[in-house]
Amino acid sequence: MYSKVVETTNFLKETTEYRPKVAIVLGSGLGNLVDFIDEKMEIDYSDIPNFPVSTVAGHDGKLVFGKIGGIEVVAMKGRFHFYEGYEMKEVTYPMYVMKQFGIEKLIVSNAAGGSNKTYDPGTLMLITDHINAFGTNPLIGKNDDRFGPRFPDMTEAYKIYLRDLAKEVADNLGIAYKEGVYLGTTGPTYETGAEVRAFTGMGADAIGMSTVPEVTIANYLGIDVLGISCITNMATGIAEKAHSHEDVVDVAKKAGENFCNWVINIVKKIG
Ligand SMILES: O=P(O)(O)O[C@@H]1C[C@H](O)[C@@H](CO)O1
Ligand code: HPA
Repeated sequence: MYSKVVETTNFLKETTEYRPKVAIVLGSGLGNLVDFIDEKMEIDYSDIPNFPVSTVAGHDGKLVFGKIGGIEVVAMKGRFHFYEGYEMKEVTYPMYVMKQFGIEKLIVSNAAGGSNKTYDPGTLMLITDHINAFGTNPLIGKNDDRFGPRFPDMTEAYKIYLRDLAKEVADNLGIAYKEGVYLGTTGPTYETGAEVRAFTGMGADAIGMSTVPEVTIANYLGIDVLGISCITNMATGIAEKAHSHEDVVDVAKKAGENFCNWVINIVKKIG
């Protein structure tokens, strides 16, 4: 895999002059953030050697290079999910490339169901920690020491200094947010009511189908992570109606204004 990562990274280095240190992964319905990226240079995933392609509505499948407030960034408009049938190594492949490319900080976002009853749809949640309920781990298999250690530490999976900075930015802008634990499952089914009750008992505030694999690998590679969930619906059993991905994307788009404002100003501070 190492040589593939090098090949993909070399392709990107030859294709763009941008050398960002900050990457952003945009969750379902949150892709509009790219409208705030200046001097954009976009590359379709299908044109990038060894890159998987996005198959989910609300995930365009483009790497978008450019600047936010003069700070160079690269955004993934579209991510890969385990339920799409990708291997964990494919789901997390972009993280390996990001690291090789020179990324030091990752802002990861997602749409998620709120299992904490005090979070309404539209709430932005700063992720304090996560629970891996995928039943597997993206690092299973032989370890390549060139990437990271066999037994990575996850004590501060979501960096406290980045969370503090995000809180300061939100407070200055008057953006409301909650803090909580994200639990990632494979999907693609939304959870049953019994699962939501079990996950809530385990400590989940929000439940989704992504993020955990990417953040696990980012930590393994030594990339500092900040995570933001957009609560698009109340989780099963709390919600008053059945879920649909169209509603998820719709609510995420509506929360997009606050999300974009927040992330843009975080980038300006960390860049
Ligand atoms: O990519 P994210 O985690 O934002 O997408 C969520 C989880 C599923 O892919 C989908 C369900 O509606 O939205
Ligand atoms: O309720 C949900 N569960 C899992 N993933 C989700 N993504 C958006 N909403 C949800």
